[in-house]
Amino acid sequence: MGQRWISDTEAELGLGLVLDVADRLVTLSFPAAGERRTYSINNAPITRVRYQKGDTIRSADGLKLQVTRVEDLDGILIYHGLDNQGRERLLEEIELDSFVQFSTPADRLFSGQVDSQKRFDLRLETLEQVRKQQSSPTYGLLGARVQMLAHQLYIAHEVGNRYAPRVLLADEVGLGKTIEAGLIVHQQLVNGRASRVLILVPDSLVHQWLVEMLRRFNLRFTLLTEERLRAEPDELDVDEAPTQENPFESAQLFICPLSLMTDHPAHLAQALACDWDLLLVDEAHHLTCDAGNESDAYRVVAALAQQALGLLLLTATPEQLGVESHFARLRLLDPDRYHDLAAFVQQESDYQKVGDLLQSVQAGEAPEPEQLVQWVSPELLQAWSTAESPEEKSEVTQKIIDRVLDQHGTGRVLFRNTRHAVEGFPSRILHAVELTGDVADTDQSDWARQCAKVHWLAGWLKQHPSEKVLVICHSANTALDLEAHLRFEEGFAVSAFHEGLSLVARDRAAAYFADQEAGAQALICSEIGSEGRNFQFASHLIMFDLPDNPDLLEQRIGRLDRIGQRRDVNIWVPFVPASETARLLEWYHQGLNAFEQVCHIGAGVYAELGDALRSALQSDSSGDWQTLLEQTRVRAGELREKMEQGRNRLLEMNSCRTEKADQVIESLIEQENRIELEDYMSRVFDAYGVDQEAHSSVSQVLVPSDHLQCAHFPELPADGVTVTYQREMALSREDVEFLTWEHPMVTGVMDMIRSSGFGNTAVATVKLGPIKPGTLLLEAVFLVSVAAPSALQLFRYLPVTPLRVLVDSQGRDLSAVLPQDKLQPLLQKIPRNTAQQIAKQARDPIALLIKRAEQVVEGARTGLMSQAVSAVEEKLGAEIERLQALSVVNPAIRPVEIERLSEDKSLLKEYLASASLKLDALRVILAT
Ligand SMILES: Nc1ncnc2c1ncn2[C@@H]1O[C@H](COP(=O)(O)OP(=O)(O)OP(=O)(O)O)[C@@H](O)[C@H]1O
Repeated sequence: MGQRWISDTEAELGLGLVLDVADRLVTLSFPAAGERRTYSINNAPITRVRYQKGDTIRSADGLKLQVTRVEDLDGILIYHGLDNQGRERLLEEIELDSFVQFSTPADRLFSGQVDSQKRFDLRLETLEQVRKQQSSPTYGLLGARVQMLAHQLYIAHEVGNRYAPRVLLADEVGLGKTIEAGLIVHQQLVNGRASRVLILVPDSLVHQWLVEMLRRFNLRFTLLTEERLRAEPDELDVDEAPTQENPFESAQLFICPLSLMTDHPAHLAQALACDWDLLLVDEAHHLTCDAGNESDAYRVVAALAQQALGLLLLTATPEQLGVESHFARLRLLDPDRYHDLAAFVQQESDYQKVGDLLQSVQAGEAPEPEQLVQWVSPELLQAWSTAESPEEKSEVTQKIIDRVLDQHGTGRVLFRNTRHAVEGFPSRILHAVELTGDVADTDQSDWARQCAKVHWLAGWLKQHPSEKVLVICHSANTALDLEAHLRFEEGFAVSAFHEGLSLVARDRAAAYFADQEAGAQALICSEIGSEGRNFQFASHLIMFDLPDNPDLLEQRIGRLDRIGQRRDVNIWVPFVPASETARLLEWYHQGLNAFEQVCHIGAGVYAELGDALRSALQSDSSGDWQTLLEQTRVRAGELREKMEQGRNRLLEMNSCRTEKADQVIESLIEQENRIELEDYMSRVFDAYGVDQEAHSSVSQVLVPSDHLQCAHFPELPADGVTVTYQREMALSREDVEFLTWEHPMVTGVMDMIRSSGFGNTAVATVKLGPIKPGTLLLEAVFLVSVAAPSALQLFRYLPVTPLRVLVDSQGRDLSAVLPQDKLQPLLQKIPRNTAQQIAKQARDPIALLIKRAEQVVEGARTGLMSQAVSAVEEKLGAEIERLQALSVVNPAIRPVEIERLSEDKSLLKEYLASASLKLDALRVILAT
């Protein structure tokens, strides 16, 4: 007891003190870290600290001594030495300062902490893997538990790499805007572009978002709702709010219901008092601005959007409620660019011509040079007409299309994928069910008992006992009455889902519906209750009544017609002949074809004919009705044609450029490399004492063993976790962790290895003809270290790059003659205490070899640094030039982006100039 030892695996604990030795166990206290560890004596990963003559040591009281002699008194070391004034002093080891770090390789080696060859190699491999990941063009996109879908990955890659992206994600319902947004956020967080993120969603979606972010992206958001904050001082004065404790300062990533901001100015003030790198607003069509009247939601988001650097707005129906609101939302993204509504409308109509033009280029028709000259250089046009082979032609065609798209206004700001472009979606089938009997007025009490629609619904449930069905009605009251009737009077397993339920109750209802075995057969939703929800496990939708506008109709169908829907979507609409519902059904179906096809033109037609529709629904004249129906058909046809030809195509093309998307997927597949990951992690688990057991052919159970070599293994709960490396398995089993190179367990353990002394020293012997026995060699690995802010993303130009050198005692540089892959198989292990002896006895020659290695590595460092500087010049320079050129013709390029890139470029060069070398690991090799 009283001896000083250090942990081999947790050097950061500082100097340990033996407290107790009993029953083959040893207990150490680590005063610097305030921790205690008990190890089994047989395999304790600890090393005795024994300073040598010449070392400088320090006591806990701050006394510094240069050691002149070491005495061993009954197992306790007494250090004799000289203090600052040259006086002789004594220091017992128990008095040594515990705040001592032995994590540098030389310190560890000389204090006898010699690692195994395996650990040394694992450390080098870790560095290499980090380099590979950081150099991948898709760094940050790999870790999500999602299918690799081209249209999503294209957008994520395009936007996630930008500085402070400000975009409107407007894919059609159910195409995965949440996934796209999650990928962008994940990428921005992983690559250091963002660290503080605020997500605002409708009240009903907060839990779904929270779960989606965790389950799909391993991102732990903090949920702030009114209920949660009620525990905080309630009546905050708006002016005082920022000075009080601000809940938005307590973490980095937040999800809040938008109502928290609209209903509580104090909380808005708190949010405004913080910096945000990214603000994300889901279901952004609620942010309306009509005839200059901004809704509360709009005002709130406008204020936050000014504060936040990046802004992602998500909506499936961007033009719902008219072009003015659409334009106003674009203005949130870029106020400088979108200030003139009339000019915007004019520009939109010009897109039609551009769309036509691109369509003909794509079809291989020779474009008229004068048509394209404003977009494309004469050289490119020339190349188009002289291209001979089909490959050459298609390459030039793609270039022309890319050039035009690059310069197209909204293309950089707005992304909209459609089902038409994405493919693989099921069909939608309308079942219009003619009822006999009367439909009761839902305002009457007890209406459900007398209503023909309810009778039909009950019959449907009876006939389809094994089908899950989503029933949507307009109001929450109707949903509630219906639920009560079906449940209590008819005995069906149904549940209601509406805005009147608390969020937890809504999630519970959704989960009850989703439960395949014992769940509800029907979920009865009100209109807004189901917005954004994922119910694609059901393939039947009953519209108990019809919504009053086409966007709501699309939202309803979108609950089922989503990615992951495997069957055709059946839409049931019960109606009584000659009723208002019958007419509305006719209008949607015959007029707009809004049930069986995604209806892009619905909002447009409704904006023009909505008033006429409302009065025709009331009118007794069938002539009026037929006229309106015909008008609707004609207008729908015109708008459809107009959209088909122009803007739609342009946006579609820009929302997923196939060639680039394919490159992203290729890069991801290469980056994923799951066999290598599995092999690497399996060795890491062995090294740290994590037990691995097969769970299935593609999954394993990981459990911390009794000999776990660290206090906390990242993301490993005490009772273990099941993991898979296979994406398909991860998609079908959400309870299983999906390990990728970007999973926090993997990145966490890599960080742990890199930031600790794990494997940074080794001693081996080698038999090599040309090298005389007794010769000492040193294999040293250096890293270039630059302390730069993470937002600069220095790793893109200078990824973690191990620089390895091999020198011998004659000062020769053998790095190239004996590269690592050649040397490694020749090395022989030696017992640990022999290794410790060698390290101690050869301390002076090793120190000289380290100096020599530092000289030798200088050459490699210079090369690496000039590579990094040219990478900055090339990549950023090219990007700046591209944006500058484009900004002349495309006003959607924000000047701030270009300014920021230029600033980054000079800052990066400054930081690179201050780079220094750090010795990361060393292996001493003795020729025998
Ligand atoms: N790449 C993917 N891999 C696996 N599942 C996906 C993928 N993309 C989307 N999904 C699933 O498809 C459904 C629709 O996705 P999401 O909710 O992101 O769509 P959305 O466009 O936001 O829908 P809405 O317009 O209704 O808000 C969700 O259940 C989502 O989990």
